[in-house]
Amino acid sequence: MGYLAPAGKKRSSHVMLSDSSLSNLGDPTLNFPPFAAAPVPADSSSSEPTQNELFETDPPPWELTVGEDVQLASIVFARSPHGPYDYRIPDDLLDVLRPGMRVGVPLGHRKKPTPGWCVSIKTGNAAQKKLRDVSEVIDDEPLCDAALVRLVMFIAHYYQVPAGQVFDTLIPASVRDNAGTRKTTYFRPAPGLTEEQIAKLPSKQQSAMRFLIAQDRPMTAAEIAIMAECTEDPIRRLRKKELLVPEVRRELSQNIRIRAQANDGETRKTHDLTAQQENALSRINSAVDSGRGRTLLLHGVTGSGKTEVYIQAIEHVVKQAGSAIVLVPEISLTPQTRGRFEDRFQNVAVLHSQMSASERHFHWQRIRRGEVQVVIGPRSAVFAPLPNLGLIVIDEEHDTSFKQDKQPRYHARKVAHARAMALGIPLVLGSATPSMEAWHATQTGHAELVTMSERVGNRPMPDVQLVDLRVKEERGKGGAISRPLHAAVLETLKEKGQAILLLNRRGYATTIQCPACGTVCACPDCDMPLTHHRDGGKAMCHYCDYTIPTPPWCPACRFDGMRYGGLGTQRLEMEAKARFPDARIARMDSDTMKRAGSHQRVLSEFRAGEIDVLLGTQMIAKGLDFPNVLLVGVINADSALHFPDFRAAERTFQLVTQVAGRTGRGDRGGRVIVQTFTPEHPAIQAAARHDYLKFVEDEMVNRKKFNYPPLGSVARIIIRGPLEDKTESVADAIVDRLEKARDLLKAEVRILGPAPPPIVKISGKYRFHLLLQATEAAVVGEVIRRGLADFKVDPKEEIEFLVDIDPVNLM
Ligand SMILES: Nc1ncnc2c1ncn2[C@@H]1O[C@H](COP(=O)(O)OP(=O)(O)OP(=O)(O)O)[C@@H](O)[C@H]1O
Ligand SMILES: [Zn+2]
Repeated sequence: MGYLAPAGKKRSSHVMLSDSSLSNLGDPTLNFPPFAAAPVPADSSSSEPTQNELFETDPPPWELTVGEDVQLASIVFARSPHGPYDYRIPDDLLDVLRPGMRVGVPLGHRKKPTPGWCVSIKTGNAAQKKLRDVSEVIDDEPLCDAALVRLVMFIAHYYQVPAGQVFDTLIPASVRDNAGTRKTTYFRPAPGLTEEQIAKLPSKQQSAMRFLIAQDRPMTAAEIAIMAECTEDPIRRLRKKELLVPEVRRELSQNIRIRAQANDGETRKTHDLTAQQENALSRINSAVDSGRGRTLLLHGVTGSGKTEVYIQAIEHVVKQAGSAIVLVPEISLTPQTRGRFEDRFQNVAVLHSQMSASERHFHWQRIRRGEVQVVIGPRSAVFAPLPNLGLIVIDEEHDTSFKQDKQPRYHARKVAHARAMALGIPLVLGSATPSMEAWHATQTGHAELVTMSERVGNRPMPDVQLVDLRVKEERGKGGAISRPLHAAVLETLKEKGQAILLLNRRGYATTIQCPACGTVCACPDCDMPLTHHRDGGKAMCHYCDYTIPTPPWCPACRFDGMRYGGLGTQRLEMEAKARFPDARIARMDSDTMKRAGSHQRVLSEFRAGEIDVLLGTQMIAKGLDFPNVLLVGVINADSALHFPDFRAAERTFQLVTQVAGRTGRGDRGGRVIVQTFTPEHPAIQAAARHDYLKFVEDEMVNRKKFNYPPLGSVARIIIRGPLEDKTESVADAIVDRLEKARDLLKAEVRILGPAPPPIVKISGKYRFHLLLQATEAAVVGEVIRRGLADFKVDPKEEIEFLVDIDPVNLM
């Protein structure tokens, strides 16, 4: 395998193959001292001043009262320096400040208080340290309860990111900024106000006051003015005399729109569960009732009715006044998924990326007040502040979108696991194609396996036919659609069925090449070939969005007649339209789905039978449940197979199995045609036979050879900078430090690299990466923590390094 060759450098490496296995789901306990190891700011190359340097050296006056115990708050910051630093809590804030609130504190020589998060409060001796006071408390209520504060500290430690940044991820910006709300001042009559006092007031003031008293509720100045038919001036005067008591409330602005959520027209009913569903449900329910933190893997084949099981399990939780989180991949947050939950629960909050800041804030507040029973959303919904959380479900748990690809690079499964175990509630992972990590957990006692091997309604799994694209008679006369697939589409159309065609690449052509001199149009910033998009004749970089008009002639030799190679969904659409002129064809990929609501519209049309052939990228591969789909065609099953990534086979198996599962979901059966250049590949063979167990068995052997996850743990460090040689020498320096740390710790960790990753340049920055590997995640983590503890890069060189624990993307 060796996708990351040690780059021609001789590096000592301790390869360790051991039988002891490790659950990548991690340590179920969160019992570590919150600050045992202050997290290394993984992406900051600037130096961190120590607490002493940051503070003035003159002892503050109160320090002279030697030895007194005081209350101290530990504060962390999203920006460097990240803390935690201790501050004294002044007496007037003692009853106010709690962990999970934001504060303003003096930091260094900054004039204004710096905002930070309070993570803990403790009793300390103020005299020993030069401590300054918390200047202000920003929030009225903690934005995170104690359990969420602990979760933040866990994420900060495990993923090696500053806790302040984790808080900022956990609490959406819209909540921090109070989006869609405004402060309004209400007035009440001063307590103890007598009739005598009122009678002495000037008449305008008097009538204003009487109206307010008669209403018997706090009112704004504007309201009083309207009712008492006066200006606001008398009210101002009353306030000055302190006969009115102001009260500031934060309220939702009146005219923000909280959009109603539409479904796609599926007609719903509850179902009598199949025996396998019953069994799965009772296993989950008894986990809920056990009151312990447990992980269950629900391995249910496509169409086995997993959603119905989740719904009934959540109903069980809700009956006991609990609530639940359901995480789904962003693209399967379809109207259908929402609709199924919204129909069965009174209060569902659907969190998705197209929400406005005010909507996000509105839902967050509802959730925190306990008004919501079920939260559905993509990975960030794992942080939803439900007060009585009783169950977390991750649907399609194998999906890579559960890992965040920017700092903090957390995996929602890991975070959900930590949260569930800390609360003593079950975590249910559901998939037809479980990740190797989840599967391994069932084999090592970290998760309980629940299997649903059959589809509902005794429906058979669809037949899968492999088309060998190496054989000319099969392939047909050029184009993307082979002879057998062409015939099958025609047959499907004749039977008034629908077809889905999967091609996992958007655009028209994936290379633009000069046939005369061989030049390939590439992105100047990323060095990757540009993709030709027919709409508007654009050549685009899919890594950085660099876009130019597609050159009509070769930029190098001026030859007129650039060739378009490689196939994208736009070209497939053209071909399909030409071959099936009578069919109604729609394309679904991130180019056509840019506008809000387009996803829903296409899916409703497809459900209504107004579209015959739906083609697109992996967006159409997941979760869709349309009974009239009689045919699924996979245009090129190998597209992800030869990626330099140890998960390439797993991804291929998952994609083919998932898309194949979109058919045969009604009474009319269904079939699948998979076009491939390597029909003998074990992943494709296993997918064709719907044989997950065979796939994991084979794949586990491959992982074992190199101790790749889930048998071992991997971390990746990316170093990027504007100059190639400088960047590489920083990478070398990092490796040296890691090796020293490893030897010091006597840790058995393999360090590979530095090497240029498959994408050597992104947005004008050169990249190098290195991998660390060991059997235990904790060991890898500690080597990095130690190795990079005080590592600094000259800020002038603009070189960054970032740590990615349990990476899912190795490009
Ligand atoms: N007990 C049942 N009897 C009849 N139909 C059912 C039953 N349970 C679920 N269904 C229906 O079966 C279909 C498939 O269910 P669902 O979409 O939950 O499958 P799934 O396991 O999530 O599949 P996939 O992994 O392919 O998304 C749905 O239309 C659902 O309404
Ligand atoms: Zn680019």
